Amino acid sequence: MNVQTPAAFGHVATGSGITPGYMSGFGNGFETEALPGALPVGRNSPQKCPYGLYAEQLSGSPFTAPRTTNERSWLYRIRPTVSHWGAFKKVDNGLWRTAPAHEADLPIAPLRWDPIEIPAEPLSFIEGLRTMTTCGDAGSQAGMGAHLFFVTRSMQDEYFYNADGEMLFVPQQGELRLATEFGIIDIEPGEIAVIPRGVKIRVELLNGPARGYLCENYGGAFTLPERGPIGANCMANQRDFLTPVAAYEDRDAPSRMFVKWGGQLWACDLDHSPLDVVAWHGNYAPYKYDLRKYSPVGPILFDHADPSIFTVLTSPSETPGTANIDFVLFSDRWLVAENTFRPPWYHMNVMSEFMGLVYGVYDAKTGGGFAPGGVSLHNMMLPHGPDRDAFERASNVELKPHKLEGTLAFMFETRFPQRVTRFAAEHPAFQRSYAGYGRALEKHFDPTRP
Ligand SMILES: O=C(O)Cc1cc(O)ccc1O
Ligand SMILES: [Fe+2]
Repeated sequence: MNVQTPAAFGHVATGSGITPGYMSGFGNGFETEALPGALPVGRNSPQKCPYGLYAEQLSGSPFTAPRTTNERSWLYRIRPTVSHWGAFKKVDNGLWRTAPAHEADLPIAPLRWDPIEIPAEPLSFIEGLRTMTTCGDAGSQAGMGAHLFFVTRSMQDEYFYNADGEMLFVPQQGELRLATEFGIIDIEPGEIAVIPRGVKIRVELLNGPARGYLCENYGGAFTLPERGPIGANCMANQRDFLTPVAAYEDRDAPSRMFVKWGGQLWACDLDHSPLDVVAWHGNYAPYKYDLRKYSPVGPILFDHADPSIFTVLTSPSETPGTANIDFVLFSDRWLVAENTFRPPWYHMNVMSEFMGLVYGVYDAKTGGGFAPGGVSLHNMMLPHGPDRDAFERASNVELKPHKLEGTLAFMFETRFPQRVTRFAAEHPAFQRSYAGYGRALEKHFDPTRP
């Protein structure tokens, strides 16, 4: 395969392969070329593009979106995407579900799953995807799918793009290479990557097998939350987001192109790699982010703030402050609040909370049962909070400054109630007894002791 990655343009070829190069910033107007002079100067559509390339625009927002949300890129490619197009045939969706998907009862209960073992059989990213919950309606561009992915083999001469949503990868085990039209992204546990709607990828296993969480966002593209009075710094900083430099493949070989479109997987044959973008510019592009670079802000005297202070990325809806999805992080931080019950409070929420754990222990669930690779679902207006162990500890512990260390939990919080899939409802990893964890909480009330 002819992968063009000259060191001068951001990639370093090593003995064992390629070290990806990245550009820093969030939502920038980037420009990058894998061959000198491949980017047209001063215009998007010259009569003839350098090197005989085709110019193609990829629009992530309506043409007329306000400037702050207007997203598009210009790709200079060996063949335009329309030439990848053949007769598409329906492909079995496997265990990938798209909202609306009403295939199991929606229990009125807190739900939780043990980590699901990585299957031994060869599974590409597409074959190994298992949907846990869906909400909203992909056709209305609202809501999300929350999935687990299991990758035990690299895609080979197989490519994929998702027309139904952008994809937020949260790896939990193993390392992946996301070879994209825009360049190469490598991710490991502790990092995330976002592949915008319509961007072609090939998912490879760098160090496997791999397992992780995937949020398929049908709604507004993920962006940084407002910081309000927090000011210009802390939380997720723009400079820590990394977008790949251009890297292209000039490869003619029998290949397959998969597309998820309208909740259905489709595939067609093609005779070359569609990752053939030699240069590109614009602000619609994939990116990665190291969650360990997140600078949490929290209460430094007393009380426990709303988890929205830990928002990494938000997918806005048409209603200000009501997210289609918030991606929220619970990572290493100091707890210093005085005379305070420090873990999450008991609560009921109009939003719906899908949680995962990359590593460590989550401070609301110290009694076991929420393990790395596991999932919990606290749906709209259903009560939840610390388990008995976490409550008793946090109520009695001496309140010295205490550092939560070696922990990385996250939440996909959405305005829509989430429906579980049949796969999730019937899987042996489903914890039937979790729904009753609240009953173990003791009565401490004593009217004689204020
Ligand atoms: O329920 C959860 O564990 C997530 C969560 C954490 C927190 O600190 C406050 C509210 C909340 O929903
Ligand atoms: Fe919660």
